[in-house]
Amino acid sequence: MDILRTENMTKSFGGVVANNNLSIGIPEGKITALIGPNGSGKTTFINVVTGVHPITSGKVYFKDRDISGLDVNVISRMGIARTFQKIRLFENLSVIENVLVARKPFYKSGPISVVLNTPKFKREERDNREKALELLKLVGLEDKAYDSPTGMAYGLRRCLEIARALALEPQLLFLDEPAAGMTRDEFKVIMDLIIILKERGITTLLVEHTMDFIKAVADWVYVLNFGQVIAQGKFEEIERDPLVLKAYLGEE
Ligand SMILES: Nc1ncnc2c1ncn2[C@@H]1O[C@H](COP(=O)(O)OP(=O)(O)OP(=O)(O)O)[C@@H](O)[C@H]1O
Repeated sequence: MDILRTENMTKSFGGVVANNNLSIGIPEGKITALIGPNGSGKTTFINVVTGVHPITSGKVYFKDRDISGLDVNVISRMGIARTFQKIRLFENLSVIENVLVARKPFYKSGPISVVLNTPKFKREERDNREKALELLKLVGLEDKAYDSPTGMAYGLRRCLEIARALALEPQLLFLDEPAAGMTRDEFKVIMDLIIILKERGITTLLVEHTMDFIKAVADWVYVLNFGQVIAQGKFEEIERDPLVLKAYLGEE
């Protein structure tokens, strides 16, 4: 079953059709990769389905519910989380606080409980801290929990961004170029993490340029060019596809 699917989804920016009539299904519990040359519409796909950009036409369904045009916060609360190509962290907060802030939608205590520091609020705080530490452990940042993210290695900052996305307890996770700028070792951490997430039942859509990474983790690959799907299949199938080779080589 597809956890998310788009039907003839189109997104235009003025005269630029960034996503052109896309009908894409993301199978539940699997790792799907979305690849394609620069400017082929991958990030736009994530931005439209997560509600960052309004859809121009077509539909987006999450677990068979039409979510096209819903607000970004509503969509994230439904169980869809994402990371950004450009890492977004709160530099004035510690690593663990960055994760705790992302758990805000789960806090049930009202402002009075917070001010009075009631037992209910204290319990909630403790539970959220435990959860945040568990996530930091998962991404290999447990021993940096009380450090500042500023100045941390790029790969570690990216791991923190993923922990922040996981703090939303998503069923579907969009990772936009998670391996960009990473060393080989850092990238191995992310690769292992994605596989652990799959074992935990989280569906991932991965936008990535590193082909070794895609080959190692993706169950299914969609290839975009000029906003359209030009091929789909297992990595071994699409890597030999003449249309894909042509798109990447930029031949006429
Ligand atoms: N906010 C925007 N305003 C105008 N045009 C945009 C906007 N976002 C994307 N585009 C255009 O839409 C097209 C697709 O861009 P998009 O960023 O989705 O591609 P991409 O495949 O993610 O590229 P890359 O691999 O370089 O990140 C490009 O022509 C881009 O210039």
